[in-house]
Amino acid sequence: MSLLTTQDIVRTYGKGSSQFQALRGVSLQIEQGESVAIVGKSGSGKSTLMHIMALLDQPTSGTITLNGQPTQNIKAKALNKIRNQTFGFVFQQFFLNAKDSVLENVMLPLKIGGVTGRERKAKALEAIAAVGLSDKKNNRASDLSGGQKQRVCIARALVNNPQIIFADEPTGNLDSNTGTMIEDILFNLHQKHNITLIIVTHDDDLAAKCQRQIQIKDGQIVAAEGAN
Ligand SMILES: Nc1ncnc2c1ncn2[C@@H]1O[C@H](COP(=O)(O)OP(=O)(O)OP(=O)(O)O)[C@@H](O)[C@H]1O
Repeated sequence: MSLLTTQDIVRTYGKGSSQFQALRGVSLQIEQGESVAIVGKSGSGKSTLMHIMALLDQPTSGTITLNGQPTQNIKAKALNKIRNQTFGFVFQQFFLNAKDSVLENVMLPLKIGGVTGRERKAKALEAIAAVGLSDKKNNRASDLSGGQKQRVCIARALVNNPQIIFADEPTGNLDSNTGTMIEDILFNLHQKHNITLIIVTHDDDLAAKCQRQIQIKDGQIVAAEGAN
């Protein structure tokens, strides 16, 4: 059983004459523990596909199956829970709560998941240590460098022990040395914890580090290369 399967995904934006098909029948399978890059030109549909795979957006037609379970009829509340427990997210723009501390930011998914105070703190501290930021745990998120902010995001993505980390241009806002450090952290976690990595990127070097590359052009898969 594949971890995540998409079958004939179509995503249409807009209505009438302004209608646009961003995805035009995308079928793919992701196995547990894989690292997969989604690549393609700007506007090809990469982010749209990632959002649909991560159950953040619904396709116009087609199905997504997660751990063998079809997802289209799952109610919003249950879907939130599944997303929170199964996925971690790392975005180019970080999306941290600037005024909150590193610890508070990393604890947030646990708070949403209903984990109690003491366990929340212990798990968050463990995730913060895993990205090498223990000495900054009480800093405000706004007072960190770009690389440190992205490490907080990775800790937040990691804290619920996810099956999949979705990363959308995770190094896009970072200089190349810092970007390489972030990539190393992501791939170490992938190897050590068997976390599936799905990375949307323009960066050929980052894509090449993934076991498989799925190339999207005009909303369709044009090439899938690599181990599978
Ligand atoms: N909310 C929306 N409404 C209308 N069109 C949209 C919307 N979101 C995306 N699109 C269009 O869908 C297409 C695919 O967008 P998407 O963001 O998935 O591309 P992408 O490959 O991730 O691009 P980039 O690399 O620039 O981020 C683009 O032509 C975009 O303009």
